Amino acid sequence: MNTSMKGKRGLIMGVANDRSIAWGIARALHEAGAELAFSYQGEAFGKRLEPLAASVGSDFMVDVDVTDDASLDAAFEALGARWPTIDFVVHAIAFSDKSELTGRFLNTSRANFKNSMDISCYSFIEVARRAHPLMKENGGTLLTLTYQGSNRVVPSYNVMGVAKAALEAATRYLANDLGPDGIRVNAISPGPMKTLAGAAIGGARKTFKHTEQNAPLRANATLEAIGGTAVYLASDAGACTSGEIIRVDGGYHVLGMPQADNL
Ligand SMILES: NC(=O)c1ccc[n+]([C@@H]2O[C@H](COP(=O)([O-])OP(=O)(O)OC[C@H]3O[C@@H](n4cnc5c(N)ncnc54)[C@H](O)[C@@H]3O)[C@@H](O)[C@H]2O)c1
Repeated sequence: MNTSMKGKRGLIMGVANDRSIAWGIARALHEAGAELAFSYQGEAFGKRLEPLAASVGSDFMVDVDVTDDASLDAAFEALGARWPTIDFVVHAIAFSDKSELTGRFLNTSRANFKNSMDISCYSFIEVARRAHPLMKENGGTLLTLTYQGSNRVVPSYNVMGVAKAALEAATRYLANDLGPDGIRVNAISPGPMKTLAGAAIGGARKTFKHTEQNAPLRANATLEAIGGTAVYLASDAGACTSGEIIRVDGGYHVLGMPQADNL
């Protein structure tokens, strides 16, 4: 099985700090030999990213707000100017107003619905369209991050569940559109992680503890395990996998009810 990423290069979007899922993926891709570029959202995140990027040998950072087409255009122009082709893009970006990540889904506002869908789902399509010209010669991999709140009700996940369901459907449609050019499109679905975005969801601590106590492996996901899955998907080892949602959740998704000890 060839999991080497030597000679492959690509863009990591969504590192906010060293707990970010995107950072776990970046580290694993770097260890496998990949060359990395990073995008960050605004100056403050840029400052935090700089030493992290340097630690994996990268000085290639671009400021991208995915709701701003011009910043996306500029980022992919810069990418194309530096590298004529790329092999992967990791899209680890999501947002919803924190005030709606608690309480009843019924109260979702139109404004937050639109914004959550735009940032957490539509942006992946915008990214894929811009990555396509840089990948179509040699093929490549597009990766996004989802969560099982897409197909099961997870209290407080609310509008993010709808956005993730749309993102998973977009993953399948993009996989079909881009497959003829050798571009694979997949999503990783980790269990709950202690990140900035994760902490915004109501009851995050309880959810973390609950999955740790009940998942078949009695463990939550780790950045290393998510990173390893990303390496599999981005490397030649994953050559025939596309349109897939791969769970990295200690097996939690197979449960019909909590473990007997925890009832
Ligand atoms: N933390 C979890 O429990 C968990 C579980 C499953 C899936 N995920 C998903 O993983 C992905 C990464 O999240 P994370 O948990 O690592 O949290 P994180 O807070 O570290 O990363 C979220 C990133 O999204 C970026 N972002 C938000 N709005 C943006 C915008 N308009 N333009 C550009 N970037 C923007 C932030 O800057 C940040 O870097 C998200 O898609 C999230 O839904 C998280």
